[in-house]
Amino acid sequence: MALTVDVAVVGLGPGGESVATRLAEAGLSVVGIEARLVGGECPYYACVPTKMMIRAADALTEARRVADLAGFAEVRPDWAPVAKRIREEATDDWDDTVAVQRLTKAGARFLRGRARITGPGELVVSTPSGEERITARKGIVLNPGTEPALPPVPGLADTPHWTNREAVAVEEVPESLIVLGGGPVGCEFAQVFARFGAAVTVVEAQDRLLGLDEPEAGALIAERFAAEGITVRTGAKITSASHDGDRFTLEFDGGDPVSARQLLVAAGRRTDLAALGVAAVGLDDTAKGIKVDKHLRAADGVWAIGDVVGEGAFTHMSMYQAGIAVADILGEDSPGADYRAVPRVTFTDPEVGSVGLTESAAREAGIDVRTGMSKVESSSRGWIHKIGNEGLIKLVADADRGVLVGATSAGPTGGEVLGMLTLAVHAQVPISTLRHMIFAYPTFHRAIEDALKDL
Ligand SMILES: Cc1cc2nc3c(=O)[nH]c(=O)nc-3n(C[C@H](O)[C@H](O)[C@H](O)COP(=O)(O)OP(=O)(O)OC[C@H]3O[C@@H](n4cnc5c(N)ncnc54)[C@H](O)[C@@H]3O)c2cc1C
Ligand SMILES: NC(=O)c1ccc[n+]([C@@H]2O[C@H](COP(=O)([O-])OP(=O)(O)OC[C@H]3O[C@@H](n4cnc5c(N)ncnc54)[C@H](O)[C@@H]3O)[C@@H](O)[C@H]2O)c1
Repeated sequence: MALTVDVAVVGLGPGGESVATRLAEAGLSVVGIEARLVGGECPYYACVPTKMMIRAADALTEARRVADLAGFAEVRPDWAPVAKRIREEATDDWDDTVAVQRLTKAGARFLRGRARITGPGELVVSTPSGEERITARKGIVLNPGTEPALPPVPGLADTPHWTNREAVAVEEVPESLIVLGGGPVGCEFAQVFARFGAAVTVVEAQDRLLGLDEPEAGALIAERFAAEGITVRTGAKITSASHDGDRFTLEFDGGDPVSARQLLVAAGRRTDLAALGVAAVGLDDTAKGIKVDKHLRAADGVWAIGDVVGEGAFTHMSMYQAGIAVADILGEDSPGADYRAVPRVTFTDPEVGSVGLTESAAREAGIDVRTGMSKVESSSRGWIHKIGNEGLIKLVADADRGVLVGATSAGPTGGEVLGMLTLAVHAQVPISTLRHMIFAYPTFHRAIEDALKDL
């Protein structure tokens, strides 16, 4: 079979789905190609189901805090409503019929299959009913996303471990769990399963959790994990992984082995650019990601968006880049991408939100850095909140320009408090202006005023 369209969109993650829909609505002939589920990782295996898990785990913890604040509450965790909600409300039992209908209703064609680029504007798609050749006159948009990466630990590939894809679909919480990787994925899952009763050990190669965030944020999460009974092993050098039919065991270069009933690998992500055939349009298929310009152009007639671009693996980034690529394809004026104020939130409790540069990244960039810090628990609202009030605000300022270039907001609703800091970094609001604004009493975001005073 052969098909000629204006634009072919390969991979329908959040960004790809948006590009295909918007270009079709603009009157272009578009085909969206997806090997798995329309919507990508986020709705079926990542953001949405994990945040439902977190909502449930947080509810348990709030109920446990009643003893410190409001009397007596007995909590008996039950995973069944969580599993049901993920299956029925979040993922439609991992069925994307509604998403496919939404796409085709917008006027796009849909092909289920795996696409490979064979030349400029040329693709081959392996579908269940055979190969389809596609010619895309205007170009190809690549949104292939990422797969869970497997670190090169001897024995690991042969074990029946979980990745995020299995972990969101579990029907029962294991009695014990090793989480390999202490980044956002590992930390979010570790706390959820621990709050539902699993004995959790997080094993992290770096010397701290949440290595891409400020060290103070990683330390805060490590403290909370310790208080909740989660074991954290940082600086871990795993030498082997095994499974004896009942338990998983990790061995280390230094330190005792760790064993548990289940193992979740949350050690980062990878993309297979060779399988995507990017070399056929002159791109490096051995690279970790696809290099693009500020309009998301990767080559003549090729755009790339989402995790594969390497500017932040977030749904909001994929959607942001989708908008820029659409504008470029439609020939609209657009300033292009600006990554100075990328917000990111890890939805642990406390939540860790950050935007822009960390202190060390700002120093590496040669900025004349000043920092300001405050503790959420020392603020009026933190003191009122009492149990569960730990958090911090850290501001990273460019002293020469008198603006914030980065900030961290960790604490209860830390991700929401981040909103105002994102605006400050994005709009380059002068610090003198921030210092003279009025902060409502007693809000969590008033801790920003304390950090500004410290700055
Ligand atoms: C556990 C977890 C939790 C997360 N939580 C959050 C969160 O709270 N907030 C947030 O912003 N981000 C979160 N993320 C990140 C977020 O899921 C991704 O950034 C988001 O899905 C955007 O990815 P994407 O658009 O690059 O593509 P993806 O969502 O990865 O989708 C790409 C699609 O392309 C398809 N594909 C790939 N190659 C081909 C091919 N050759 N042919 C056809 N189809 C192909 C794949 O099947 C896939 O469906 C989380 C990630 C994980 C793993
Ligand atoms: N709330 C959110 O926005 C959210 C939530 C989850 C994930 N995400 C995105 O998904 C992406 C993937 O997250 P992730 O946590 O899987 O990846 P990550 O790369 O951020 O963290 C993986 C961690 O695993 C560790 N690791 C790797 N190999 C190891 C080994 N052999 N032994 C011990 N530790 C090892 C790394 O040192 C790292 O700390 C992130 O880039 C993030 O942006 C976003």
